[in-house]
Amino acid sequence: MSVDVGIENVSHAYTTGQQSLPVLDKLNLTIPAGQFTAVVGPSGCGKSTLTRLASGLMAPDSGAVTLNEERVTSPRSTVGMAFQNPVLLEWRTIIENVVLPMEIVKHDLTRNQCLKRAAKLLELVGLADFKHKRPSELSGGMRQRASLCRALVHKPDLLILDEPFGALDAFTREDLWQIMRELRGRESFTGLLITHDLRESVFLADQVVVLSGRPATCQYVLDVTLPEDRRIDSLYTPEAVEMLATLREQIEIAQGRKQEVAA
Ligand SMILES: Nc1ncnc2c1ncn2[C@@H]1O[C@H](COP(=O)(O)OP(=O)(O)OP(=O)(O)O)[C@@H](O)[C@H]1O
Repeated sequence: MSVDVGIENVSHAYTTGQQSLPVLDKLNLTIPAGQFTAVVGPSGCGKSTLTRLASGLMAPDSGAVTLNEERVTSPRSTVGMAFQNPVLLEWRTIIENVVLPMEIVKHDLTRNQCLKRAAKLLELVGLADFKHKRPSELSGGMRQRASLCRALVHKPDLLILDEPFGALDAFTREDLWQIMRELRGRESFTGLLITHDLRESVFLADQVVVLSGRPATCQYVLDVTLPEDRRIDSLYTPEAVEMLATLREQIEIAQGRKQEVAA
């Protein structure tokens, strides 16, 4: 089941020796259950830090991260994560890689049921014929598809994607966007996507949050008004082009390259 995610007045700094680097500054953000939020912002503003806080891997200096209004105080097994580098274990086949979280989190399924679930996900992403291959026998895009299956196999209530498609070529990336939307239609999770790609943010998300430069705060929130059954073509509609232009302008403001014009 998906969860409501709350980032409430969160501030965080990294301390190295005597030096403190403030990264997030009273950040507020809510993701309603089942919705997908993309976070964009200047390089180094604190996006990956936000994912570490949302997953419970790190605690904020102040403020709170909540899931269904419950404060997150430690790493949670009901989170699924996928990163730019899929990091699959070469000594395991693809299906054995996908099933790995089921060996770590608590559940009441048999090994066979776990393998069935993994095989079903691999089928959904078009990897049915590759489940017994080793990671090195797959292309980068295929490995990333497998890593998405691994992130979803234990039915996480929150899926965190940190630039998962960043290293792929443009066409493979667009294929994966489409696969991601199909997975979203079939599985029940709340999504948090970190990306540098504005088209990706608009295609995958229900809302796009633009963070300011470091220490980051929430600078702008865009509600994506494209239809649910969007296709890549949907990104070329006047509506989408206008959203992308708005996001681009907001990023330039966040980077300090452009001044905000008072309304
Ligand atoms: N473990 C750490 N210790 C100290 N400083 C860190 C640590 N992790 C990140 N930082 C610093 O915190 C800042 C924010 O890093 P973070 O990775 O969250 O940014 P980001 O927005 O994801 O960056 P990018 O868009 O370039 O991937 C950076 O200046 C980074 O150098």
